[in-house]
Amino acid sequence: MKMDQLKRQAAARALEEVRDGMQLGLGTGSTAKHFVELLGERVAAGLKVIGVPTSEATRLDAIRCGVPLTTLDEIDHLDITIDGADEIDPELNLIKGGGGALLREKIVAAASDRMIVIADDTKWVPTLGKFPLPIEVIPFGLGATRRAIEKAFAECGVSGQMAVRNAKGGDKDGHVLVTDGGHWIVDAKLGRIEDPARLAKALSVIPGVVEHGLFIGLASSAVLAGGEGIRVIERRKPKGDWE
Ligand SMILES: O=C(CO)[C@H](O)[C@H](O)COP(=O)(O)O
Repeated sequence: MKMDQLKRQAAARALEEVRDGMQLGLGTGSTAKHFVELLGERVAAGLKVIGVPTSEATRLDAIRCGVPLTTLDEIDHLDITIDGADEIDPELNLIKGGGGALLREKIVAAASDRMIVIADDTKWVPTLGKFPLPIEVIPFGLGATRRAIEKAFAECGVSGQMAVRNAKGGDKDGHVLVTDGGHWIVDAKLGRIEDPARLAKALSVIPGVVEHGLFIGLASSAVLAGGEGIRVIERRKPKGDWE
């Protein structure tokens, strides 16, 4: 089965969790886009929900699909966020940010009672780190921020090359990618992250780091679609418990 069909299957399974009246976080990426499209079909059939998009791209998709939108300033919580991931480990720790939306994705996931991660099963890994870790940074003082990141890596027993991400496609091709928040992204090729919670904490205290793509203790469940069917994996520890 084609990868894109698997992504759509995972999205369809997550949609079964959505009830009338829910306030939803809408993720970013090709898998989340399937979810928004399927949700739009249900809205057209009468389902009453409201969504908070995690990127400008998702905002435009939701408008195209007829999904009503709001903001985190207008509502006080979200019931479920449904989003993709670049890697998922057995503790349901994630690497996210391949699509450059990690900052809004993390704000929205943290404001949600539950986060359901949807993915094809190639995203399931025993240990995070093969996918380069996205770190959203302020362009000012980038040299100092990079040195601080390297120090944090060394303290956490990881190392690897870092590169500022370029935009792909269109007239921005080859230029530095600017995120929805006006920042840049540094991708770090670490290979293996033995202690993602420790690394997450070490990165979070660096002044020039706005956010990083390690999502620790945020995902409640993962819906993985593969050739053998769909697997739903529930997180064992309560949300926010990441010691
Ligand atoms: O974190 C993300 C965007 O910032 C995406 O969820 C992640 O990159 C997965 O994308 P896709 O569903 O296209 O594989």
